[in-house]
Amino acid sequence: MKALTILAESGPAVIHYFPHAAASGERRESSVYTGSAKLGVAIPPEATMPPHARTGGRRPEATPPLGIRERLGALANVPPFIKAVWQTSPLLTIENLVLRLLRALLPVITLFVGKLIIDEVTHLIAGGARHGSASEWLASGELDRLWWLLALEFSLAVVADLLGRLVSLVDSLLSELYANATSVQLMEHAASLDLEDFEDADLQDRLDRARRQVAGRSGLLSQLFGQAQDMVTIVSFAVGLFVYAPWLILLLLVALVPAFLGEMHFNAKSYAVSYEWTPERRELDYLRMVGASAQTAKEVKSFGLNNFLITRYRELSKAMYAANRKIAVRRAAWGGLFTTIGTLGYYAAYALIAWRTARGEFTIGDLTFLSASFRRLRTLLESLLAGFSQLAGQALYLDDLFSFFRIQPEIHSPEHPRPFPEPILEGFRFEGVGFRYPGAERWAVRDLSFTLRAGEVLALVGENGAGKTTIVKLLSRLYDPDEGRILLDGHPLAEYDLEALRSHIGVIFQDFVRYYLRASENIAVGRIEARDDMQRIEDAAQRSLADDVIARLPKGYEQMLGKLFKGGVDLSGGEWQKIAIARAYMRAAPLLVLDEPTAALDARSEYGVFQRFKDLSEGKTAVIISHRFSTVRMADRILVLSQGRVVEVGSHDELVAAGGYYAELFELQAAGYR
Ligand SMILES: Nc1ncnc2c1ncn2[C@@H]1O[C@H](COP(=O)(O)OP(=O)(O)OP(=O)(O)O)[C@@H](O)[C@H]1O
Repeated sequence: MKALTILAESGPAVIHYFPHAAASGERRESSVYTGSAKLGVAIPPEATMPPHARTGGRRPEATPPLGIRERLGALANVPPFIKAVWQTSPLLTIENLVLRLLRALLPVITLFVGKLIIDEVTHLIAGGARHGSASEWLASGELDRLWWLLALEFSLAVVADLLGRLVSLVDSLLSELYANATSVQLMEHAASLDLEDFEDADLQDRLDRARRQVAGRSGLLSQLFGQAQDMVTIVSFAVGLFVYAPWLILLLLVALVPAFLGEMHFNAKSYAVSYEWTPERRELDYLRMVGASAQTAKEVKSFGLNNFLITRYRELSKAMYAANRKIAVRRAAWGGLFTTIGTLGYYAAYALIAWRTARGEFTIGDLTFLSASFRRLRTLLESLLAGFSQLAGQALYLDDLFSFFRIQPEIHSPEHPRPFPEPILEGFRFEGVGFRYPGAERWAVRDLSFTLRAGEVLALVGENGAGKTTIVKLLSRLYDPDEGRILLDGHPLAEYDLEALRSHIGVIFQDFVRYYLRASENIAVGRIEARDDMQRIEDAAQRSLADDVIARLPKGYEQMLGKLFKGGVDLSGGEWQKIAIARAYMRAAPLLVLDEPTAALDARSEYGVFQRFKDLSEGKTAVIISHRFSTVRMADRILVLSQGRVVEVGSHDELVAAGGYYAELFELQAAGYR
């Protein structure tokens, strides 16, 4: 029984919320996450954009839209979905629909031919014609019609099989193309968002659901098209049934409606739990990643963290399992009841048809046609209704994807940007700049007023958390200040084109990325457009002292770095750092920023790197962040920060002579070496 199958499917499906399962399967989301949903919160999709603490209302809210109207409302996502599928490949979409239409009409035709065959056989029996042998009978021509009908049914069966295979083929091709196109779109959109967005937990949850939607969507596509196909088949059966016995249709609906409502209800619950448990699911992902990945293995082993991680995973997953199990059991119980009602409806109809056949109102062929039509209709309608409610569930997930696409970055270029000054004449001026990270109470920097003069090397010094990196992020407009302004050559940074600004700044952050790419590509990321310019890459490597590191690699510049891919070679912390510094030279920007670039370098390398940096940044503006005074003292000027504010400015000698905060820090470090 189909209903039973569908409902029983929800049993094993409860495990699908685990990310590894969800990533690969079809129709996952609709039957995942069953559990203790906090139901009854009805929020239309457009209302899922509550005011955000800082940004005035662009953030989607973390409350699931659960009312029936919202669930049906989520179906509004289906047309844009179809449009997107169409845009992926109009040809495959048309092929899919045409093949499905043909496939949809075959069942009723086949069944009708079956009825004709039975009627013909009964007719032959009733005619009483008996011939001695099969050949005589064949020759008599009495069996001609029967043969033709059998041949027709055989052809229909062959065509149905072939069409079924073609439909699956086109489905899988289209799904893959669509999943690829949407993944690209997801990456493109994620790239356009503000850094702030990635630090927001709600946004990360949404991104997580959107990513899952991309993985699970292929199921949605065949489901949606399959629904359309089923619908056509249903209409064709219903017409046949209606012609013979309209009252059967009524009986059918009575048997089906409860099952449909039940499915709708439980699908919504599943979605609610899936929605609510997104943070925990991400935590599970994270725990599994930390507990079983090459990057963390070293530390996890030496700290003996395995048990801690496993216990935490177990507890969390157990809680989710319990929530899922509860709903799955209820779903199965109610599903059992609804299926029984459906079966009852079927046998009532069967009895009626049999009775009328016995009275001579229907032929035996009619009896088989009607009872089979009724049974097929019931199965199809059940799957259609269940599918429809699953579709509504899927559409809710689709909402995550589309609403993720609706998030707009706040930091963007002006409509008519000012040309970037080449060369920079005055420099960058901070005027009373204050900034608080989203959701943070404390100001990361405040009342900052200073100038980064064109052509100077400025060092930023201060204890951990003093605000040094934040200044760099503000300079490259990864964030905009909450107070005050930053001017470049007298004009606010926001008046310049964002791309132009960032391409004129070369920042190497302390937590730079170790790309699992080739050595040459690891340097080329500094100016990715020039990745084929080997001369430029080699020059950059030579300047940052990375050339020695690369020379020792078995495949030189072609060497894959990191251990993620076969044949990859890992580097030491300092070696990675030299590669990262080469990116700054590769970038060749008028403003270079090195955020603690030498922390992992040995003393000789550090000296070498900085001598070169000083020479090579001649005529360029540079910012160096470092805790090592041997590095800092090479700067033209030093900005000393404490708790987000500038406390001193001057050259090394001036600051030491002043005997203030800098002199104190310097003395502390110097004492450490004595
Ligand atoms: N993404 C963030 N979200 C919230 N707060 C942050 C974030 N990044 C930094 N902060 C906070 O802002 C303040 C300044 O941080 P910043 O990274 O600028 O310090 P720093 O001087 O570079 O420190 P360090 O020497 O440790 O690198 C700190 O209090 C820090 O906790």
